Amino acid sequence: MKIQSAKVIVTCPGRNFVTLKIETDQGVYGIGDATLNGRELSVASYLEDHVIPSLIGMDPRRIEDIWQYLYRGAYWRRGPVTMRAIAAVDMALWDIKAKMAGMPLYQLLGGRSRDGVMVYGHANGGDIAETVEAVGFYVDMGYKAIRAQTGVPGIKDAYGVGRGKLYYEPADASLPSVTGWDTRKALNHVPKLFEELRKTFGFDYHLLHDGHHRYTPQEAANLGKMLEPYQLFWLEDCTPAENQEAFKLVRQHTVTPLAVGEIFNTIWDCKDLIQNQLIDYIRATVLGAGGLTHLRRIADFASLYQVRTGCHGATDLSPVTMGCALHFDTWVPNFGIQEYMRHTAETDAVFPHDYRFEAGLMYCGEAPGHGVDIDEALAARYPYKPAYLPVARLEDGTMWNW
Ligand SMILES: O=C(O)[C@@H](O)[C@H](O)[C@H](O)CO
Ligand SMILES: [Mg+2]
Repeated sequence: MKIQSAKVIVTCPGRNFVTLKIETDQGVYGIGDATLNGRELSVASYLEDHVIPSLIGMDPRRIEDIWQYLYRGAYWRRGPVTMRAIAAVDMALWDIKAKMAGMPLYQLLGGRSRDGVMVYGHANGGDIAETVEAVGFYVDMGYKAIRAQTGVPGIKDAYGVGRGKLYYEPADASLPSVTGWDTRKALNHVPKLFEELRKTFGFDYHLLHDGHHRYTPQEAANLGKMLEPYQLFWLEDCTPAENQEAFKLVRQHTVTPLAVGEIFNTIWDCKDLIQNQLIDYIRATVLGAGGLTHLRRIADFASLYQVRTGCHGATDLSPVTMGCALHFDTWVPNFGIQEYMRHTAETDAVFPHDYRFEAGLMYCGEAPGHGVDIDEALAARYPYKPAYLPVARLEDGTMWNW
């Protein structure tokens, strides 16, 4: 069996998505996600110019060997562009193997550990009242876990707090927009949101919060401590994690559970955090961290230290990643939670899939493979548009951590 051809499809049915399709000489094909928000075309080039030529003629069943070939063979290890390109190939190869076996992907990974996987949605608001309303909206839809973010008085256009929107709408722009930030104002305000949410909805729902890497370790420790009465499921990215040791300070001061890892590429980014038990949830995902082959290694390592998974699932990952993540979550023994931001109807149409949401849980399908395809004719109707995540600047113009 041989890889006969492979191609990259770039489409923008709401957000930009980069998709890899690998075709074999036996008519079976596999699909992988290669999207890197704001740097999409660099991964497309990495695949088209450097990876695809080396894949032609290889045996697609040798998933592990191809992973090692792309990772070690490049000489330049790690990094978001390289690891997303590898992830795309890996997803497509697992898709091919599962289709050939006539099995849904989770069966190949080791079979079912649970019926459905708990997901959390994003409730955003310009102020506390709006966020409370948005949380209510998710409660009504049946969610058991909700991430809550609110605008902060005095901070201009804080990130990710657009008025109770179900879908994230990126600005269509050739340059990133500028948002504001002020740590003191945020620290004074965020605990009030959770006080209000617990008063309104009680303690039967899981509440989560994302700090978007914006606090120093000392400030993050302070926030975690102030949030303790509200019993969060987790506080995410409370401080930048390039220096994994920084989490020791946070950990010493608060029992609020900590989650990190949506921007991690490999096990090396989370090794110290996991083995020193400085976090409770690892957010590495199939796309970000080199595919199922590598994510499985991270999860197994994490299980030794009681760290659970919490895969990234924002809408800048395509439904292909969501499909793979749901098969992974269905199998992985140390599952914690799965993020689920809803894609637009246009995106769902471009990527036909068999996963579904019901009563706060998601279910992967039983079709052979990972269950997500791409409608190439429809994809061609939505050409790439430059779009970026915003940057954050302080009132005096200083660039802030993102
Ligand atoms: O936890 C989240 O879903 C966010 O941090 C997003 O991943 C980020 O805005 C990039 O899309
Ligand atoms: Mg996040």
